[in-house]
Amino acid sequence: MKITDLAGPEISDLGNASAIEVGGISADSRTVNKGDLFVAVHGSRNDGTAYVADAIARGAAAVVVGREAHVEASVPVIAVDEPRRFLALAAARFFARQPQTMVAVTGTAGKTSVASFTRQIWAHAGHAAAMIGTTGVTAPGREDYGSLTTPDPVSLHKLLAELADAGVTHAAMEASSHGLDQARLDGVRLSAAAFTNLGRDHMDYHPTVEHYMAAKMRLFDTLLPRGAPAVIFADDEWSNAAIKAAGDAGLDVRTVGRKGAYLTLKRVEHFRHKQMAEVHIGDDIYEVHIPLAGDFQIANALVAAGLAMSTGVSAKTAMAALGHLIGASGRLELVGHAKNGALAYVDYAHKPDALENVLSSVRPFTSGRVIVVFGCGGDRDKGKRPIMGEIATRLADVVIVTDDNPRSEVPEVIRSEIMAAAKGAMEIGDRAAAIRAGVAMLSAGDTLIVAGKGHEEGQTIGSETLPFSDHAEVRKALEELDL
Ligand SMILES: CC(=O)N[C@H]1[C@@H](OP(=O)(O)OP(=O)(O)OC[C@H]2O[C@@H](n3ccc(=O)[nH]c3=O)[C@H](O)[C@@H]2O)O[C@H](CO)[C@@H](O)[C@@H]1O[C@H](C)C(=O)N[C@@H](C)C(=O)N[C@H](CCC(=O)O)C(=O)O
Ligand SMILES: Nc1ncnc2c1ncn2[C@@H]1O[C@H](COP(=O)(O)OP(=O)(O)OP(=O)(O)O)[C@@H](O)[C@H]1O
Ligand SMILES: N[C@H](CCC[C@H](N)C(=O)O)C(=O)O
Ligand SMILES: [Mg+2]
Repeated sequence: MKITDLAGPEISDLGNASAIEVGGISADSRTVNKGDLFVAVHGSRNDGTAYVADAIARGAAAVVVGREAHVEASVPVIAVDEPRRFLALAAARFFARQPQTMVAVTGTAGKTSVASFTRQIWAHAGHAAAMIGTTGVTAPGREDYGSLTTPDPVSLHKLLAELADAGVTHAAMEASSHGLDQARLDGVRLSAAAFTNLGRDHMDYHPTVEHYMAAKMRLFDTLLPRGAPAVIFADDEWSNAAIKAAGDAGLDVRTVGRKGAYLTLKRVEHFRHKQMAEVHIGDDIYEVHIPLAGDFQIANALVAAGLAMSTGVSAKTAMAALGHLIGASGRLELVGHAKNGALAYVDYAHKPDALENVLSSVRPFTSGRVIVVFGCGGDRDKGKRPIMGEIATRLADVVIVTDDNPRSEVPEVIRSEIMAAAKGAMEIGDRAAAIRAGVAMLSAGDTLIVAGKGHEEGQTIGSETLPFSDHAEVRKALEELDL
């Protein structure tokens, strides 16, 4: 493809580069092939301009840099205002195809669940539908394990083209705050978008909570075309701010939840593994039996229904589909139970609000004790550690603090930062041993929550990732302890 076509109308000063044919596009010099366009982006650790020479040595036909960069190169150099945005738009033009109908969901918690539920509702309505997010890619005949929540633009658009070629017409994706801030999805054509909630997370990356919220709001104020539907969960502390941002951006605001006007939640009845929600839509009343535990899943189901209805699914079909939802892997997932009936769940709560939600969600159907096993990731927001320690001790009866991807940090130090605010908690570093201890305690009426890793299949210690699964460890302990 010619650079002029890749750059699009917004870049006019291409100079001697315009006629160059590029065979590919990359922001990582290590993956540059002969004839590629290399885009140097400023990262959190490295400045891409430092790798221009490496990219050229590997055969880059031209390079794109930020305007402030001073780069001497033997191939044409194009200066742009925002290299990351350029990368996203150029990747979209290069791969050129995406599923016709795409939606994105942002929020601190619930993105994976909403993306998964939206895919399931579309599938129920007869569409060839996909989801892209933390758990990977799910599409008809395709199941890939994930790495990033929002993939980098080059992988993303390559994937979208593959999905479109495979006949996928509908795709729901997660928009992480990192992804939005780094313009990873700026080239995606969105039909609708959604916001779930805002809580504490990623304070290692965002200087303030306002910066974090502003990153999330890029989805509404920059990415979604004017007039497009913005589905907003109405019952969160940050809902009004999201409603205002979407309204100011000229979007068609559709609120869902107890305070919602588009989908109004009137009543909820909890059962052990399911719940009934009464939902009012216009003049119609639906009684929906959602086969999942946890209040938060009702919120996620309503946001997903809002997205599906905003992309052409009828209210009746969407509400019927909610009766068949399957939870995303590792999101308050019932993994097993002891012979005495005590329940063992795996959940992905790895931030304060999520932990608070999941522990309060199981309380109504737990007649005995709530037992929680959890830890905090290394090289991630340190401030959340004592907060999660406090929440766990306040809401659970037994707390076991363990390791969760210590990465480059010293595991004992991470645990001690949690323990500092977790009075009476037990500390068992080895995650398998911690899970086993939690399972061994299960008496009739108890509920065990193993939180933090959800669908993950590894434990990262240092730079090594060892195979590890909370699901497998829970099952193994139940079996070996013959409970
Ligand atoms: C903090 C962060 O978001 N990092 C992502 C970011 O890397 P970075 O900005 O740190 O990149 P960098 O290492 O400073 O390098 C700058 C540039 O130089 C390039 N480079 C570097 C070395 C070299 O030899 N040659 C070269 O060209 C790099 O490819 C990069 O383009 O851009 C990279 C390429 O897209 C990502 O792989 C990387 O994700 C890392 C692995 C990561 O862990 N990200 C997490 C924090 C993340 O993004 N999480 C979110 C949210 C999860 C949630 O919601 O909880 C997600 O969407 O997954
Ligand atoms: N709507 C919600 N409100 C509060 N907590 C929630 C909500 N949905 C999910 N959670 C909690 O957050 C955990 C992660 O859920 P999910 O994977 O759907 O969110 P996410 O936004 O994709 O998270 P991540 O950013 O880590 O990928 C769940 O296991 C549950 O503990
Ligand atoms: N996407 C999140 C996942 C965290 C999951 C938890 N198990 C941890 O390692 O902290 C992150 O990279 O911050
Ligand atoms: Mg996710």
